[in-house]
Amino acid sequence: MTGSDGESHSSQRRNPDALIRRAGVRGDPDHDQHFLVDDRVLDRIPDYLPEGTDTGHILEVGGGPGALTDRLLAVADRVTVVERDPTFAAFLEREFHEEVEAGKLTVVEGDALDVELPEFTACVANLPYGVSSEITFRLLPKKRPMVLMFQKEFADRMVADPETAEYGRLSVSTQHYADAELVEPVPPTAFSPAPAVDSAIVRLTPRDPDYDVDDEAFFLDFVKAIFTQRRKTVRNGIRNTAHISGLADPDAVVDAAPEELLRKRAGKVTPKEFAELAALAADYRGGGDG
Ligand SMILES: C[S@@+](CC[C@H](N)C(=O)[O-])C[C@H]1O[C@@H](n2cnc3c(N)ncnc32)[C@H](O)[C@@H]1O
Repeated sequence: MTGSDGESHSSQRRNPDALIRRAGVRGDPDHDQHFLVDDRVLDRIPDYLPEGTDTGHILEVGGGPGALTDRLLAVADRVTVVERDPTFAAFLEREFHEEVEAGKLTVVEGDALDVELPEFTACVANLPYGVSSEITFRLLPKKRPMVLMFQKEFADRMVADPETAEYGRLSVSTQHYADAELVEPVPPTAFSPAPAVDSAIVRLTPRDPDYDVDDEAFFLDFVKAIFTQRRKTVRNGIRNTAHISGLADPDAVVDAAPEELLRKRAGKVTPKEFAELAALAADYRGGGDG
């Protein structure tokens, strides 16, 4: 089912344009509804899951008219799709009634930021871009393999390495949970209606980071604080952002930190170095006993 040949491709799966016609409603850009209509992209998406992924129960966020749902049903034992729009949730129930009756598909009508998520073994989705960050950071701590479509500019920042223009808080916080790879750029023409921006598919393979953090929430707040001052040295970043990181005694952190790190700007600090600094800083938190 790869279909990367480019020409004379004919998908064995449901036709995305026909699904939109049967749903009887077009995607509304004001509700993050840009539906994938390129069969070749749709057919490739499940193949991007890391090798050996348990496809026992795939979660999809934002099913729309179901073209991706259909591809996921072909590879998974079970699929749960969360869809906020009642019209599309009802359409998915109708269109896939056989799979729903067989217990293979569960349609949850609701907001992916609020609903109780089921236990899932992997997640594959063409995300609503307006809430892609919130949804992704709800999912990443679950440590499951994921293949997600994002706005390309956002994807570039997720996968960025230190010392690149795109490297920032989003890169460090994403890569804290998973290896992040941009596996395919996707042009606006692959969607209906076409979004104004380019898109990209990102593979997220969960793994432990190559550093230890005792307090994940503090580490992530500390990284966020330092990147608000990305043009400043880490020394000044620590001093200027105590209100964000919650440090009671930023000068004490500066005194304790290695000079070599203090002289760098945030964009050159690796995740491991951030963890080192956060471990030092954790001793000087507000209300702490350091
Ligand atoms: C970009 S479309 C993708 C639709 C379909 N999976 C596809 O690939 O063509 C995003 C879908 O997410 C739904 N959606 C938007 N915000 C949502 C939210 N907060 N929770 C769940 N679904 C949401 C939209 O109604 C829309 O169907």
